[in-house]
Amino acid sequence: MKLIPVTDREALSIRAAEMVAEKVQEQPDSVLGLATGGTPEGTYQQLKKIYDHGEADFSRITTFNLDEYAGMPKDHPQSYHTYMQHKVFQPLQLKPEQVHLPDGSAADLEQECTRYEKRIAETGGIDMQLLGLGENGHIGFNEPGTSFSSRTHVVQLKPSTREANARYFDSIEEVPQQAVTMGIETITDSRAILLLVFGRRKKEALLRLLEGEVDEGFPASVLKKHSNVTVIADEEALTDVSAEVMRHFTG
Ligand SMILES: N[C@@H]1[C@@H](O)[C@H](O)[C@@H](COP(=O)(O)O)O[C@@H]1O
Repeated sequence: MKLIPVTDREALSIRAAEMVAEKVQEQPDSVLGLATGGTPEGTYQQLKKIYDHGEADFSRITTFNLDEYAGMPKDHPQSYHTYMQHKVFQPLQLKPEQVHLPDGSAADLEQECTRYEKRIAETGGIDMQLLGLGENGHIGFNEPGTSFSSRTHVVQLKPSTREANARYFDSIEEVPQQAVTMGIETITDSRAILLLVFGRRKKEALLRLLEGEVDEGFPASVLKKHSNVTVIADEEALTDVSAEVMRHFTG
């Protein structure tokens, strides 16, 4: 696990976008795993700038999203489908056949999980997976206690996760109870992982990731067993990380 400390959210977004653009430049048909939430928004804005300056060609990439709320119509304002259309697919002019999200509105969610896994396998797997970090250490919607060998599955969202995401809804009651998420092993099968962490809200989770044990009680800790993980974190998120731990992960 390699740590890249940056000053703030903007520097993180610029650096992350540069790394994604470099990957696509070196491999135009890259399969990218994409995240939602507040963390990657700046990265997507920077990718739009890179694209508008003609410095990257995204016409041959394939994308898979980590997760989607269940029991929500695709065009709901707070669905991840809507988030991705507005923040990534339209700005980068990606075609429908290039992009994939779990269908949280599917009648048979278990069948949808199987379909999603099959589709990922058909494309040869994910070359680079973008991740945010949940405050309780969740990655995607894999909550604490999720098996490290889990594949795409339906999850019951924990109250803390629903509360953390309620800021995007009019009320907590509107936040779905379930979601469809790539499993932890689906994520760790990616050939490269880019974990983005900024802000004071994530400092405890980042400290636990860097200094804690590998344990299913903290899903993100699985990343310490992966051979190609880069963590980009800003000063606020790194507040409590000791100089010794910084040296260990940046050396
Ligand atoms: N399902 C998403 C995750 O993919 C995201 O990484 C996490 C952090 O969100 P944010 O980036 O808004 O802090 O929360 C949500 O639960």
